[in-house]
Amino acid sequence: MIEARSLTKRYGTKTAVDGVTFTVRPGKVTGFLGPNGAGKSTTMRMIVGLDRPTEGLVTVNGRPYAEHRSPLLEVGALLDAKAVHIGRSAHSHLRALAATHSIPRTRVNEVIEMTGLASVANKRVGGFSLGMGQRLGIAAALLGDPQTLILDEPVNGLDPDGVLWVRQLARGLAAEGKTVLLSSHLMSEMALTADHIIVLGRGRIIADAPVAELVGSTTETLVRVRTPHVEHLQVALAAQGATVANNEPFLLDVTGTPIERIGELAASAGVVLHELRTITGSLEEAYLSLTRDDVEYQTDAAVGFDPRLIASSAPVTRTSQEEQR
Ligand SMILES: Nc1ncnc2c1ncn2[C@@H]1O[C@H](COP(=O)(O)OP(=O)(O)OP(=O)(O)O)[C@@H](O)[C@H]1O
Repeated sequence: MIEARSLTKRYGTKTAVDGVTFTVRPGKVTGFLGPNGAGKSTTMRMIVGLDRPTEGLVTVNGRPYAEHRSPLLEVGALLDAKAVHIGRSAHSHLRALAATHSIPRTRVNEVIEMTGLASVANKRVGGFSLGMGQRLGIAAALLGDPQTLILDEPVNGLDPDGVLWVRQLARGLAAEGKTVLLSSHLMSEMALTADHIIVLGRGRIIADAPVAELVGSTTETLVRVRTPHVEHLQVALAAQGATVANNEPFLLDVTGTPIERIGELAASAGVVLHELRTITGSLEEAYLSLTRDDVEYQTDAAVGFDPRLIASSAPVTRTSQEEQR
């Protein structure tokens, strides 16, 4: 469990983290989101004692990190995968870390196997690809089999197999009852991995909720109807007070009427349906809507556009996001 209370970090006149209070609970994957510069890394660094809070307090498993006698057994962190002696092999890097906590050699071999590094374990870390470096960072975080894991951008540089592996790893650790805090800018991946989301914007918490709640409260849910009798159904729906958009031939997007009612209306009006389904918003839409006013480093191209356009760099259709649902 991670508990932050009024946690604040100022660098000179810059307030990187501004009085945040949150709890990261065991048995769940908690996604830590926010635009560039929002304060995620600074918060994570304070959790593991690499930065000292200007004000406030953060504890891991009930104590500040520095007060744990064997911190690697309490919390494993991947913060900067490049922070490794490049002349060492993966194996010797992990052995050296293990030695500081009397972690047995068998555990070193175990995490090397778990992270898929067995074939390169004796190679110099300096020659590692970005993805291999990430795997080594994750191996180091897992070494002490800690109750709490903090992974900053763990899928950065990983191939699709690696991304899937991190997802399964994070879910598996949470299923074992561990506390998992994970940051990523990949919203579709976060939607598949996290149970709970904390969003930071300009150093403050702008959302702290289960994924479904966050998406449900921030985005619109609509019912998509495909029918060869668009006009007929549109009239029937309008008579019920539904809001109906007809953006494509044979297709209606309906809000304000439950899906069951639409099916019943179609049946009683003798309207044939080729499709009837609920479309819920995505985590990406929810995130972009929440952080719209908190993006510090925005490109000119992004100003004034629909966030969905910025996210996909493509014309605004819901189709690409729907496919992920
Ligand atoms: N050592 C430092 N000295 C001065 N300012 C810093 C320092 N570290 C971070 N900052 C500033 O604090 C703010 C928060 O940075 P931080 O790296 O925590 O953001 P982040 O949410 O992790 O961003 P990103 O998604 O880009 O990694 C930024 O404005 C950053 O420039």
